Amino acid sequence: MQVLSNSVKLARVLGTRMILLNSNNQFLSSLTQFSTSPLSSLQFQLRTKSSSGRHRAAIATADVCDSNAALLVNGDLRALDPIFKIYGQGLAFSGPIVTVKVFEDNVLVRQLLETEGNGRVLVIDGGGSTRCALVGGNLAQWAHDMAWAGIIVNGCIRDVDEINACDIGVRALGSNPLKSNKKAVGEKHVPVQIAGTLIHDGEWLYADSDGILISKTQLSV
Ligand SMILES: O=C([O-])CC(=O)C(=O)O
Ligand SMILES: [Mg+2]
Repeated sequence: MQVLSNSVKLARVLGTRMILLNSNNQFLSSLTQFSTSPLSSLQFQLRTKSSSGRHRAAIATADVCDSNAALLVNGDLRALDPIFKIYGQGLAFSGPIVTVKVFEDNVLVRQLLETEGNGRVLVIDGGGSTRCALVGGNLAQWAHDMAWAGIIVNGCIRDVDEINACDIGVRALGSNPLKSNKKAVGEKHVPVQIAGTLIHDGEWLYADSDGILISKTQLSV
């Protein structure tokens, strides 16, 4: 970790990105390098600003795995199968999980994203259906504005360009321009089985460019 000033530290370089932390190791912003010359705070362009309450992963999933081998063995820490594509500006995020189980219907998803996120991550089990989109640009913007840390979709999204411009972390199986049903069928806060892993409401999720981890408890490295 590199100290840039009394109050700002450079926490981690993710390809051409880095994360700035304050003196309490809390997320300040992520920055994108616009020069190929060696690292300098002046060579990074301010890219995003966090909303209060949103957690961003300042710890890498690989480091979490290396530091918590026993939890991997006993199943309290699990890695999702690598079936998700990365969308949105939030390349790394973490937070307590809220689950919702739906099938080709996104009314419950909208209901949840219109409530305060407080840095939580919405895990949507769409049954793996790729026949329509459960999240689009409007819902992603709601999620951002309501301070959700990220959205995992076991299903599809749409409005990909809008979502990629939004400061929110989104993972999904792919995209489909078709909208979903609006019948409000589904269940909130139930256990869901996604990407080979059983996930419970209230567990913790850590996502970055390497993958997605589910943990029974909040972790550090
Ligand atoms: O309306 C929907 O079903 C999803 C959508 O396009 C959006 O959130 O913008
Ligand atoms: Mg839309």
